[in-house]
Amino acid sequence: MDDPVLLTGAGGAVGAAILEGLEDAYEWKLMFHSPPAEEPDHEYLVGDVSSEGDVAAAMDGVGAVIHLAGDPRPEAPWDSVLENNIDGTQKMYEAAVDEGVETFIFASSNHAVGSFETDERTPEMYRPDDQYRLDGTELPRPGNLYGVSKATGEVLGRYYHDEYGLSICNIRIGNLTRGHPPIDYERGQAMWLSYRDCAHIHDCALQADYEYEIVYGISDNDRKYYSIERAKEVLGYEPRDNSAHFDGEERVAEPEP
Ligand SMILES: NC(=O)C1=CN([C@@H]2O[C@H](COP(=O)(O)OP(=O)(O)OC[C@H]3O[C@@H](n4cnc5c(N)ncnc54)[C@H](O)[C@@H]3O)[C@@H](O)[C@H]2O)C=CC1
Ligand SMILES: O=C1O[C@H](COP(=O)(O)O)[C@@H](O)[C@H](O)[C@H]1O
Repeated sequence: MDDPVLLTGAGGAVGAAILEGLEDAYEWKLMFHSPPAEEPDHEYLVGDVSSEGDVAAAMDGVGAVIHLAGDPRPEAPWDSVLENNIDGTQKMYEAAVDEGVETFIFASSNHAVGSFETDERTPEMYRPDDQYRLDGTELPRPGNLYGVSKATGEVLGRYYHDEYGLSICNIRIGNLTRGHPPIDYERGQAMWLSYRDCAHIHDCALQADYEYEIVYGISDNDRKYYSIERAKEVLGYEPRDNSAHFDGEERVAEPEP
């Protein structure tokens, strides 16, 4: 990837994981919602993804996009997800087409499929011996309006791929937590995504060849109910972490080399 990579939502948690892991791997163009506390080492701008002008300025000169900006709250109200997540993502896609961007990576979410976690399946589906798996071929089944906005982002990508030929990877991110998996939270341990695996899967999505993909972004957790086979096969994803290797905050086992 010779052209700069635009990273929206650069000031957030996922943005931090990506930049910590891939700081020197790409020429970054960062988009913040409000001025960063410290001067970044990369080109950056401050703007809102629901503003056409801000988005056009952000997209200028980039060859690929990692689009993270949005309201990440599972309980976010409709007005907010409509503006920040749905309208913002559509504006990002429109500007990407105008700029001739080749690769667009969209931060989708486990909440796009949250309603597969029925009373009948839980909590068993969060446990290592349970064989239930979602693999990305299932239809979305959101359990909240935030999840609806993420499913809509995936469908917007389908349209912009089919009409305009962008390579699009939707990463249904699980639960990103720094240092160790969530504690006393089986669901969160099943969908844990470590910081280094988060950076790695985004690196893979920037490097791989694909058309339109939906993959799950989780570490290689024993408890998983999301398959990571598609991410491995299409992106070359090789996660290094596993929530089963932790006892609370302590790492008690290393992954196989
Ligand atoms: N952290 C996680 O475990 C997961 C995150 N995601 C998705 O990943 C993305 C990033 O999430 P986090 O980093 O955790 O959230 P965050 O809240 O830490 O970062 C989001 C960033 O987007 C910015 N932003 C919000 N609305 C904006 C707008 N209208 N224009 C420009 N910037 C705007 C915020 O200022 C913030 O810096 C979100 O789209 C979220 O839905 C999905 C699944 C799990
Ligand atoms: O999409 C998201 O998912 C994670 C995990 O969901 P949770 O309901 O188990 O907390 C969430 O932490 C994050 O804020 C959200 O954007």
